[in-house]
Amino acid sequence: MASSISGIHDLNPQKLSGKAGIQTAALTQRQFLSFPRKQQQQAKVVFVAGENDVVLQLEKDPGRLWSRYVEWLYQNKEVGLYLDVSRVGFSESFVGEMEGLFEKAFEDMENLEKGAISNPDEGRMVGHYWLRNSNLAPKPILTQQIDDALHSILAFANHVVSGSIMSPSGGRFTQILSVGIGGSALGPQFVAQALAPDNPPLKISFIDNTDPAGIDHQIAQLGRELASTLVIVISKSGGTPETRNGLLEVQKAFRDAGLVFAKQGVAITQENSLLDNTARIEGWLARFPMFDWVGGRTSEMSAVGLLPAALQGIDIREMLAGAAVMDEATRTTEVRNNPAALLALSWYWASNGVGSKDMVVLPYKDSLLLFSRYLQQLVMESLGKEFDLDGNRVNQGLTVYGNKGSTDQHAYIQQLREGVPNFFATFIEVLRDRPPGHDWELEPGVTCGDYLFGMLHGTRSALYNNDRESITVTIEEVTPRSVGAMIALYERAVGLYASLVNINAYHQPGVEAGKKAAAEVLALQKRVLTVLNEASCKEPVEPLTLDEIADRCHAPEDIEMIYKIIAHIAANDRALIAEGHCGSPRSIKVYIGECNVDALYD
Ligand SMILES: O=P(O)(O)OC[C@H]1O[C@](O)(CO)[C@@H](O)[C@@H]1O
Repeated sequence: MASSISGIHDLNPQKLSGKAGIQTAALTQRQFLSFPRKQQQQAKVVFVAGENDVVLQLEKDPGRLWSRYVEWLYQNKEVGLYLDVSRVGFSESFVGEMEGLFEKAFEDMENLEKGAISNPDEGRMVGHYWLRNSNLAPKPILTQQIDDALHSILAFANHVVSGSIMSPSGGRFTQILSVGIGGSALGPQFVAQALAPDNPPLKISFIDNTDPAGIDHQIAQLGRELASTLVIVISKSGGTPETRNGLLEVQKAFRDAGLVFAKQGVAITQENSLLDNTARIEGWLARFPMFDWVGGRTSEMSAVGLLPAALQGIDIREMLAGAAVMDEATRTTEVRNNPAALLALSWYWASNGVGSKDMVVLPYKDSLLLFSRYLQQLVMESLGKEFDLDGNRVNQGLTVYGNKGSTDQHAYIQQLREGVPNFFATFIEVLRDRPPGHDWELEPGVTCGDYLFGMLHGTRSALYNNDRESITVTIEEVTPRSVGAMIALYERAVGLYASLVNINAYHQPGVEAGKKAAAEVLALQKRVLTVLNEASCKEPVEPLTLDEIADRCHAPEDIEMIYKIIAHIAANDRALIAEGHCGSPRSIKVYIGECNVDALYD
């Protein structure tokens, strides 16, 4: 565990043998004190072995740091990606200690790719890697399904973009409205922002919540173009409430505008799900499959991500190719040569394998803004688990947040540099500033992009000089290939890390608790309305206190929730009337203006 340098003053001169690596030296107090003062200040105690021994990091020495940079730098020429972990302070001995765990992680990954039930709780295979190389799928039928799906995605997108599939009004489709949440939204949102051309054949917008005002806003923005909007409803399960609500709201907007939704609706979901059956029975324009063995958060290279991308004119074959190259590169069992393993190693080191530090993701490129949000689900839904695979309570996880640089330098980087040292950073650097031929010098010898570059490296150094570790992922350009590769890189890193800490990365039992509680709130609301309706239909009307409502609902323990339900309904111009002061709940008496609410709420 890292501690401050002031913690070594009582150490006796005694050398640790075999612990010194290039960046890490075993020293005695005397040896340490013989270093120049500046170096003493910069050094960090990273390991205290007993009360007499101490291992210090000396990586602030520029020569050693450069050696470390060169020694650990990973490059993938095929996708133009570099990974620098030199600013993470793991020692050689730590890498050695991790060997056994990595052997196991590589074995787990190999089995996963061969079709093992790697998601034991749900009894599922985990096959997102097959999506970019269908020959790896463990059964020919799966290879066939992947190839067929890709073929139909490309064909449909071509037809829509070329105008051979037209909107019912006779013109081309001009807009996509994507309805989905979580893994059924975050990948498409990230990729759209990263890769869609300035004037795509179809522009995309998203409904990714059950917020009525947010939905209204998206529909209002489409305006008359609703008639030329392709609505893609994405849900693996086909039963997610937020997505269902989004669909119902959009269908109502179509009815109000005199349009026939089915002629513009596309479903991406598992075969025979509620959504699939609805789309089939209602005769929607098209349906595309989501496979049981692809999880929502790793579904960007399935129809979920590929269809919207292709419709925006993004080269999806290149995305797949970039991911396939990275998949291959991350199959090697040599940690130093495997960028996903290097990430997992760095995460493990930085967070002590228990998520003790947060991962701050800072892409220095506006188009990659949503990468941190995308990674938030990929990492946190995968790694944030209460129990390990042996049933021990471990409360694992790795917190991810961040937006973009240099914007964030003017927001929270003050705290990162000087405040609580509870994080490590990941810089995403893009070498190409602009398409060729557009650059100019806004002051002699300096472009706008040089500033962005300077800001990134300045922040990286400033953090490091204050003992804040960082990883830097560099890509040459933001292209379908490099974006595909980055997605694949992080998918694999998460999978390997999950094995290192012995958890199931592919289920999400914790999400169910929130969904169940939400369903209970809605069930309670129905009971409250029934009770109020009965009282309000009496002659004369019988206004009820909160206690009386809770009592008649047989739910005295839920009185606070009943108060919130009533306050919410009353705030929304519904038939319910609450008299008294909302600030003093006991004063409230409630009744319903008209006693015909049964029909409305049953
Ligand atoms: O695609 P679906 O089934 O609508 O699920 C959406 C999201 O909801 C979650 O299941 C969490 O509730 C995510 O894992 C998933 O990506």
